[in-house]
Amino acid sequence: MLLQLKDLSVNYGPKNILSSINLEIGKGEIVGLIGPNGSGKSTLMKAMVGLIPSNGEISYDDRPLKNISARQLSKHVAYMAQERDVAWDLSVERILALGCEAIGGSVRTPKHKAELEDVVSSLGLEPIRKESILQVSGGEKARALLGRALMQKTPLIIADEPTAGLDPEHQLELQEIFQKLQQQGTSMLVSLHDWTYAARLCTRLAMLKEGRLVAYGLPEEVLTQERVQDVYRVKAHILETEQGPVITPTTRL
Ligand SMILES: Nc1ncnc2c1ncn2[C@@H]1O[C@H](COP(=O)(O)OP(=O)(O)OP(=O)(O)O)[C@@H](O)[C@H]1O
Repeated sequence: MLLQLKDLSVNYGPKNILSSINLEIGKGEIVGLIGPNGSGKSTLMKAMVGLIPSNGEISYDDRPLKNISARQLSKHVAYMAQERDVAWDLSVERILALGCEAIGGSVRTPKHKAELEDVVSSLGLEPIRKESILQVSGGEKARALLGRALMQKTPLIIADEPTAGLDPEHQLELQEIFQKLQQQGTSMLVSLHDWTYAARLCTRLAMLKEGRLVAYGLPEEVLTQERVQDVYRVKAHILETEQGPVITPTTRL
């Protein structure tokens, strides 16, 4: 298994945030992490990459996280945080180069330079590649930070709300990028709030409610009317179409 969690729990001080999470992510999967605000999605992702302490087991390729150095970990997993408050006055291009440097590479070498050009082109960053990250728009910054994660060329990418702030065209572009990565064997764990997007993009969905994993399975098994009502406290309209389901919240309960 690329990533395995056994009985994971996280506390912030006396507050229990996550309890008894068991989860496995295999090769070539796109797992969507869904759940209401405050259900623990970001906390789970941070614990997975060792940014916050946790109890239980986290292992990458059957190796416990605690035995993996920071440099080694950056070759297993790339993480894109929800927080986009970057403080560095660096060009978009330099931000991408940081992803390569995290794994000990340099964009001065032809191989990594070609990878950088590929990421710039697939994320549509060409017009802003020389701009400071501090001066680009919110959606452009999100794409640049995702680009940095892609530059690590890891078998697993963990992205916390990568579609937040993206316009419809760039959301669809991102869906295509993720699906292309999946075809190349990369796995992704992506937190999302848009059910329709999640159901169309993901091979499996993991649903959190108040720090517990209440469902993990195929999108149509997880995003049912009953579960949406129980977990999100809203009614939904679920419509099957040729492009996949359209799932819209309609009424608060
Ligand atoms: N640094 C912190 N100290 C104390 N509590 C925290 C901290 N960070 C998060 N929490 C709490 O942990 C819980 C889960 O937060 P988390 O950010 O993981 O939720 P989320 O599912 O990602 O939410 P959202 O959809 O709003 O991004 C919340 O109750 C939050 O208040």
